[in-house]
Amino acid sequence: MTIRTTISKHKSTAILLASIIPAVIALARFQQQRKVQNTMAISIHPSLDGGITKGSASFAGGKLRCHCRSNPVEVTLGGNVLHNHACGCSKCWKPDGAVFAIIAVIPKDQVEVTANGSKLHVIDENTAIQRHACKDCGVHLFGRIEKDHPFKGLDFVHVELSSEKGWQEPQFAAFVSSIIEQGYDASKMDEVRSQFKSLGLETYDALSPPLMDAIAGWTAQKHRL
Ligand SMILES: N[C@@H](CCC(=O)N[C@@H](CS)C(=O)NCC(=O)O)C(=O)O
Ligand SMILES: [Zn+2]
Ligand SMILES: [Zn+2]
Repeated sequence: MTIRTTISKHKSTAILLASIIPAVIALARFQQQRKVQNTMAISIHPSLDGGITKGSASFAGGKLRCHCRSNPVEVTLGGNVLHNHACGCSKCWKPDGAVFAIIAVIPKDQVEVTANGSKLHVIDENTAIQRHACKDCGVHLFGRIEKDHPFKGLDFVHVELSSEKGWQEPQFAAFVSSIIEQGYDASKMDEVRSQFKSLGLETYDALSPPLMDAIAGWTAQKHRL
């Protein structure tokens, strides 16, 4: 190999590096920027912040447990849940730091308290949904409707209290504007709604249209009696 060909080889390597290095730097900057944008995203709820995990159609139910380290309250659900959704209302239980609750329904005959039920109490007797919470850790194990109501017969549960996988994934976001009543900055509502949209979830300021229709249909029928 002559000195000339060696120099020319080094030259072409230098030219190649000179063209690649700016591209590598640009890619690193882009990734860093994306990371910053991601960390700036609003934390809606721990089970939604990393994206949605789809449930399984064949899932047959499982156990919910409160947050107590010893003697947790245990509730066994005999099937998968329905209408799982994010709820921004002030009444539904949320884990620490979450802006929304994740709540679903299941027929009450598929709900059984299987351990430490003596730790449960109803947090507010005046609401339609009687929320049964653990006296020690405050977690809501199930909500039950005792009065005449369109959803009587369905219990309200939080599947994040289960370690099993396969529960129906959240389908929509309800009572979104209600987070403002709890002190959420109203100027950030567009961001909150866009974040749900980016997860593929519609947002509503009450329940979803099919559930609102079911409530209205029930009311219409009641008035006809
Ligand atoms: N803006 C109110 C809305 C409360 C509300 O109506 N929550 C809905 C969704 S969970 C409901 O059906 N509540 C009945 C109940 O709590 O018994 C709040 O945030 O407190
Ligand atoms: Zn507890
Ligand atoms: Zn709620």
